[in-house]
Amino acid sequence: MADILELQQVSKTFPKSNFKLDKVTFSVPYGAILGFVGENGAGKTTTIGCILNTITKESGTIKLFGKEMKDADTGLREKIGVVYDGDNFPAYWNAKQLSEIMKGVYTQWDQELFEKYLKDFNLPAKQKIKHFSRGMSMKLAIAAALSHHPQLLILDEATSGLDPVMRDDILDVFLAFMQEENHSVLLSSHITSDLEKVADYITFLHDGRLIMTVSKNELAYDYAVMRCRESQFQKLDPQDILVYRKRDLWIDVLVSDGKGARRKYKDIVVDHVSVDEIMLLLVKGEQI
Ligand SMILES: Nc1ncnc2c1ncn2[C@@H]1O[C@H](COP(=O)(O)OP(=O)(O)OP(=O)(O)O)[C@@H](O)[C@H]1O
Repeated sequence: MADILELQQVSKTFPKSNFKLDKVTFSVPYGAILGFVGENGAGKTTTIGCILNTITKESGTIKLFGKEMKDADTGLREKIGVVYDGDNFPAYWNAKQLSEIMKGVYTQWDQELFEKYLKDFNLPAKQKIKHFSRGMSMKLAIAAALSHHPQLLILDEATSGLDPVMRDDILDVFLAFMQEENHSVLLSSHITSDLEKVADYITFLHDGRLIMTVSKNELAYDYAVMRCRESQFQKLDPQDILVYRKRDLWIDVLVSDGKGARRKYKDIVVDHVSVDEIMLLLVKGEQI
């Protein structure tokens, strides 16, 4: 089966901006959560805009459910639930009014399910959204996105600014969504601990370019960071070094085969590496 979402060589520039989204290629398989990380301004929101066709890409192809999406493809849009960071709906609406609008937009809108989410999330139906806390607004957006029975959820910073308890609740909702066969999630986030909890793959974007995609298993068992002294660093096989970063007396070296590195370099400490540390090494490190 083809992937649920597939980007091939997607590029985009903006007038009066030096930024370039540069031939971004990655895919989200059916049944997987893909975490999308990158520094501020790396191009995550731009990529999501290109996927949803709210931003016109310059080149490349994007396939959703095996098809390129055109403006008139409402059928495809119904299969996608979207949650943005920040204001998803007009502030003067309440949840009840929102559901009235959604009923008209989505043929698959499930009022019963929406009301269940309102109850589960403890959201008042008649309070104006402008009086909601940030957590309540995000939960409402997630409830609305899930209530038209999408197959693919696209979330741009949907858990940012939420406390750990609220984030955990929301991650549980995503995991429940994943219980259904062939559901997938694209989750852009700066909160890498959330991604480490739920993502099957993590895609790293840096300065408009896709650096790499790693699976959860590769992250746990393969990628690692060697803590070298200068003299040890000088003796490393350059082929083993993905990137390195000098820090005072130490040099951190990212490797893709931690077990191999432990065998090969017995006098060097080889640590597990977190998503945050990979990001730092990719953004601030150097290549041989
Ligand atoms: N409409 C636009 N016109 C000009 N430049 C834009 C426009 N939209 C985005 N950009 C630029 O594109 C770059 C990438 O922005 P984008 O919002 O995609 O990054 P991001 O990875 O989502 O960042 P963050 O994590 O801070 O949300 C930035 O330099 C931004 O200024």
